Amino acid sequence: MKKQPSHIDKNNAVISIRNLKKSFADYDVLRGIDLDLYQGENLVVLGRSGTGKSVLIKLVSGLLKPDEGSIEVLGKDVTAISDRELQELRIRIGFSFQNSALYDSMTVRKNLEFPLVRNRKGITRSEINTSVETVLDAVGLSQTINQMPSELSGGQRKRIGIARTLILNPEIMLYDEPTAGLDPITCIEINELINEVQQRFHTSSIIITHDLTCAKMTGDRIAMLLDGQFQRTGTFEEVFDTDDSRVKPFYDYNFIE
Ligand SMILES: Nc1ncnc2c1ncn2[C@@H]1O[C@H](COP(=O)(O)OP(=O)(O)OP(=O)(O)O)[C@@H](O)[C@H]1O
Repeated sequence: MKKQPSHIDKNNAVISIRNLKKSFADYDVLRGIDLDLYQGENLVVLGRSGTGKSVLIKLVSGLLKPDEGSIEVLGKDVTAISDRELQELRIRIGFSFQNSALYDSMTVRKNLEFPLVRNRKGITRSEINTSVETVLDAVGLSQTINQMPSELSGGQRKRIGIARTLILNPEIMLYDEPTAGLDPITCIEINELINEVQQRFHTSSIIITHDLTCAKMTGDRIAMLLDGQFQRTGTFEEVFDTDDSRVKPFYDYNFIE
């Protein structure tokens, strides 16, 4: 399915990163990163293993502190806010991480209810039911409501994980390797879901991947992390229209439809 036109507000950066630096011992992972994520945008961060993509996500979500630089998320400086403010901010961000596993002992319904009950004090039973039904419909899995996670395929579990994130109506989605470990057809379905989420929930997203089909299908803009900095940023075609020997192999060894 072709990606629908995105409604991006370039005057409104929901994430704004300036001169971000992070080292571990004597390894400089991020060496001065500048990046804006605009309202409504799907931004793909591409990079080889070990280039610092996960470190970047951890810095944005306040799980790591930078050595230098600033990170503003939804107008808050995450390097300077209190733990309580950080917690409140995190509720406005949906994390779709590889390890965001479902609770195996709970049905799909209970898995989806969990974040609501925990974070929305005073929510009524009928509001919970409506929210669960809405997100399950959004990920196309209404029929699984009473199933256990063990009865679902890998792709279905990934979808339910995304639904569980969507149930709190996040303004920003962070997808870490959304297609890792899935077969090619399921990968394409997840890419389509990422685009549907963007349209239906008006989210702004960072999608971390080294899957170029994912990058091409979902990204309004691609930022390529090389040697600790974003060396190339633009549309998919712009990023790969180069003879740069650090970029070309990345393209050549991926299968593009
Ligand atoms: N807490 C930490 N302490 C020490 N080194 C770390 C820590 N976290 C990350 N690193 C190092 O920083 C580098 C970047 O790691 P990161 O996990 O961000 O890579 P990545 O680009 O996400 O890779 P992959 O695609 O394989 O997930 C790696 O060399 C890693 O060993």
